[in-house]
Amino acid sequence: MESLHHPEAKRTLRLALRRQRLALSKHEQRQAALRLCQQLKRLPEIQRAKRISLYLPVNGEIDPTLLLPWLRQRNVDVYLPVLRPLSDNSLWFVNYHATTPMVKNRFGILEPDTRFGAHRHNRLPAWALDTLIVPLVGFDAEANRMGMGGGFYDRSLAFMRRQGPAPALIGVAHACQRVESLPVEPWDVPLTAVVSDESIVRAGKKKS
Ligand SMILES: Nc1nc2c(c(=O)[nH]1)N(C=O)[C@@H](CNc1ccc(C(=O)N[C@@H](CCC(=O)O)C(=O)O)cc1)CN2
Ligand SMILES: Nc1ncnc2c1ncn2[C@@H]1O[C@H](COP(=O)(O)OP(=O)(O)OP(=O)(O)O)[C@@H](O)[C@H]1O
Repeated sequence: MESLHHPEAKRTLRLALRRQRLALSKHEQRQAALRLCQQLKRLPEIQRAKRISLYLPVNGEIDPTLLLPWLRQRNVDVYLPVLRPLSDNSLWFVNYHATTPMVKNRFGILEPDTRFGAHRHNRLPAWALDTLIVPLVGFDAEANRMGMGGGFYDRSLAFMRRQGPAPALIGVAHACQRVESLPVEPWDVPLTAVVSDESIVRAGKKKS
């Protein structure tokens, strides 16, 4: 759909999808999160990961943190995205525990506090993870994604275009964030799959 490449059209679609997930009730959010976690636990990319990143949900995002007790039990190291200081607008991933000191970033999202260097040895670039759980604003039947529009994940995953380590990328979203088709931009890094509360969409495979 050529017209969706237009920045204005993209912005409009992003807004509409964000409104849609924000309109879900507390109960619907909870049900969706439970279903999402059931699906995630069945994925080989999640089952075999020893280092995995999640995110703390904001603005109606589907909640992947219900997975935490299960991951702890399996001794998986959990990481959260942190905006890199000095503003190259990419992310690194910092180890996250119950006792990790947290601080709000410039978007008001809580992230592990790296200011005093205490966690410096705990932070990794995306390529050092086995699996990333990636927040989405929209997705389509081919596992194309639309994010918040900051390009943070795309910039942090640009290494995927080259030879070398390639973590699994699992996008997650509410079923209501699925659209017919999304524009693919040159910098978009393809996901392995998108999991919602209702479906699993694998890249390169059309599935309802
Ligand atoms: N939960 C969560 N954490 C995440 C992301 C995410 O999408 N979800 N990110 C994925 O990239 C990174 C942060 N990226 C973001 C990109 C844009 C906006 C944004 O435009 N927010 C505003 C404006 C708020 C402001 O400027 O103060 C908005 O909601 O309108 C927020 C976060 C890292 N952490
Ligand atoms: N690898 C990259 N290098 C430089 N700029 C990039 C890169 N990837 C994305 N960008 C820039 O980021 C901006 C936002 O991209 P886009 O609208 O695709 O965001 P998004 O994928 O929805 O957001 P996010 O990745 O944060 O979830 C674009 O203007 C794009 O030029």
